[in-house]
Amino acid sequence: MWAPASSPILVAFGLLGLVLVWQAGLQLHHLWWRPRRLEKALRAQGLRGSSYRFLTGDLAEESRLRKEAWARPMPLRCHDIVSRIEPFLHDAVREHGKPCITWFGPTPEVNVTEPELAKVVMSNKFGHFEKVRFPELSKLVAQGLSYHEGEKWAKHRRIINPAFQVEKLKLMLPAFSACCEELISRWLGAIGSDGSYEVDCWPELKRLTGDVISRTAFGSSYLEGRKIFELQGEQFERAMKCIQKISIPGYMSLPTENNRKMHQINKEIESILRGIIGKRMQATKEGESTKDDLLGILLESNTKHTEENGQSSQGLTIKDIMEECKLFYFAGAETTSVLLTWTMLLLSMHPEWQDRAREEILGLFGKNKPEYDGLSRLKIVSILQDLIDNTISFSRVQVTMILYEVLRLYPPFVELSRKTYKEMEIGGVTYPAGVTINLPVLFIHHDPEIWGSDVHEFKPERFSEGISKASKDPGAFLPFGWGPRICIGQNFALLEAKMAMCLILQRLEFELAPSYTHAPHTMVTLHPMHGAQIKVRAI
Ligand code: HEM
Repeated sequence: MWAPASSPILVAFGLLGLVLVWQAGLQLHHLWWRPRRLEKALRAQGLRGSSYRFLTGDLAEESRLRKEAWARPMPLRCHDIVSRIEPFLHDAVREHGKPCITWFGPTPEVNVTEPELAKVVMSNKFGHFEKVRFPELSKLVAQGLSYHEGEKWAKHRRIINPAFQVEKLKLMLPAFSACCEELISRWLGAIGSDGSYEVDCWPELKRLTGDVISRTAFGSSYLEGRKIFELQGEQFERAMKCIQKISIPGYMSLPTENNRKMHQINKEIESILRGIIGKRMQATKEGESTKDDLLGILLESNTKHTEENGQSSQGLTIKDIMEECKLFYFAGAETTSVLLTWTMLLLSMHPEWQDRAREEILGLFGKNKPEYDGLSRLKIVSILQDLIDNTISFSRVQVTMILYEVLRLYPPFVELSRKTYKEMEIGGVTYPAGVTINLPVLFIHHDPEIWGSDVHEFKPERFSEGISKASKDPGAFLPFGWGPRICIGQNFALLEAKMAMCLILQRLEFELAPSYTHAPHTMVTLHPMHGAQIKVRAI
């Protein structure tokens, strides 16, 4: 008598079975047939590389090689870091030639190491490529960072562009110098009876670059901005703890303690931002808004855009503006602190360049006291403005050359990537949809065929005639990317780095501390694995 009652159950089981078979089919397609099909299509056109290994691709081997390489420190002053940072790719390129195929799990990656081809890939606006920018990480850390594609990205970029124009950035010089002075005073105050202070400058410089964004983005709401930076730092640490697990579908929604805390932090960040933006919009209504910080300029540009187009939909929403503000910290603070950290380390390793840069700066600014009075302060700012203008036209200023050489040897992002979303041809190869094109910036920056046999040496003078003449290929210098999605903050970063180095070199000399171990590694950005310990002395 159980048969009629059980038939709905049987139907349910049948349906469940069908769903499971369908899901298994999808997975099999995603993890086996698709990668095999893509591999066949690429190999048929003469591309070589590693063969697909079920599920993990090259990830396990890559991680094993990296672990081995990172277990050993490098000799001091050795900048030949490619085989340490990307050991798997290094071996793959040697074995299979350029460009070669590797596997990020079930996704094939074609590593394009020729600058010309890399530029073709990056020049494409959004006709053929999706941008692959740590999507999992952004899900985790920022929960809503503006990593948009297509038209939405173009609209955001149109509106935030004015905030990064050189004319506007010049207004931010006092904020830059105030933050640098705070750092230098702290270091000077910590100098002990032996006349020196040993400091791990990386966390210090991270704080500096975070402070710079807080001041330049939020002006008088600077202290609230600082709180956002601290919260984002905690968010980032938590994200890094579970980065391996986030490929599990739905993992982010699980009520783990870490997930709950991250959600709470995100809410706190958004509530502070909403407060700052709300206050500012109110002030604008009352006619008292400031237009010399990033938020002010962004709001002004947003209003203008909305009015010009006569439709409010053309502007950004408060949520969009909040995302942009979060992105400034995420994209701007870590990267610039890494640039400054390597600059401090490289000038410690190569003191002759430290002396040359200091000589130049003292020649330009003299030995001004830390508390500049009005006049000398003006002088410093105006000379710095000349420096900036020169930077834009690639001047021969030593500090500029040094910063470029640091960015060449230790680019904060060692690779950039794009993904084809439809079939397309680059450099005579037809790529099917679903292939990642990896642009290994570090490889390009360390290629002896492009930069010469002294490629691994710290030689800022190679930039003495500007970027385009520094190598055989004028497009081989890519720390900020290229094309329409080039870093929006590159002038901001160079200006800030220049200001910081000028003020530091004026007042301090520095050398490597005995505890420093030369061990570059990557955790999103390229930075020193065991800190950046230096000894500073007052001049
Ligand atoms: C040394 C410092 C910096 C380096 C090396 C750097 C590098 C980069 C790179 C490589 C990209 C991606 C390009 C691509 O995928 O094609 C990028 C994008 C971006 N950067 Fe920077 N960056 C730095 C500083 C900054 C600063 C200070 C800010 C802002 C305050 C900033 C804001 C951005 C934004 C908003 C994007 C996204 C642009 C878009 O997709 O339209 N960056 N940066």
